[in-house]
Amino acid sequence: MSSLGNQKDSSASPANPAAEVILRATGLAVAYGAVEAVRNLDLEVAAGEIVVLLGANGAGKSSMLNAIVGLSPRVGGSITFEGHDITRKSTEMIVRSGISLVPEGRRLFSNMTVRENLRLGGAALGLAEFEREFERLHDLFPILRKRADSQAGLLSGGEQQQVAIARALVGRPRLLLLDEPSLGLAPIIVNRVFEIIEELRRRKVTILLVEQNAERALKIADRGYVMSNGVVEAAGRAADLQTSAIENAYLGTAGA
Ligand SMILES: Nc1ncnc2c1ncn2[C@@H]1O[C@H](COP(=O)(O)OP(=O)(O)OP(=O)(O)O)[C@@H](O)[C@H]1O
Repeated sequence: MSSLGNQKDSSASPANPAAEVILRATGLAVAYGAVEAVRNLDLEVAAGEIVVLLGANGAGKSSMLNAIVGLSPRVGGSITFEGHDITRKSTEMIVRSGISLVPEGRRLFSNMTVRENLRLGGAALGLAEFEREFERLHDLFPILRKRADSQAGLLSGGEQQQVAIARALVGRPRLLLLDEPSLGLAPIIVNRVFEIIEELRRRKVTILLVEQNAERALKIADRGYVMSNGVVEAAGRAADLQTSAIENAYLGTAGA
């Protein structure tokens, strides 16, 4: 474990100590049968922060994000959101409580239109309220105006990613979970995705981001956690996270 590896260090606490911790995972464990994907994981996200979860393929990052919204099997530990225990709540209840996930690979309904996809994200809203929220997202995602009635499956990868993020935002979540939003996109489109994340930060959306592009992600994040083989190997402020700790985790040599 690196010198930054003790996640109970002050370095792993929210960058602004005055900010309220809204998400707290304690000793979280996720397993698929005999496969332990996440072990004894402690993680905090404070209001207004961007926190990034880094690590190689298979480190357990998606399992962690999915566990927060009840989509992967939590076998130990607890998760609280805004002080409420959500460990055993259904995904529907968790989403209604204010957490939205943009899953890896977008998962849009490709035969449905862009507007219909967003309507699903805002299913809890009345129609008039949905229309207001849909409009409100147009300045950040002009594609919504231009392609509202197009089939989502006909859009480019970058456009689909924007629709997926907009779908997660339409219900005005207080915590947004983003799973590898830049995956498979051309570099210029990746830039646009990171610009959107920066704009969301200015709008005070709290974000927990899983990203392969560590260098890029650490530039916009306040803090980071580096996972390897289901555990946190290093944690701290983004500016302090040592490249060596990250490189080790990606090469699978962390803790060696
Ligand atoms: N549905 C599943 N059934 C069985 N094992 C799974 C399942 N999903 C993930 N795993 C296993 O759990 C471990 C962690 O996978 P996870 O997808 O969470 O990692 P990751 O860090 O998000 O990697 P990637 O970047 O490839 O998505 C891996 O060993 C993976 O094979």
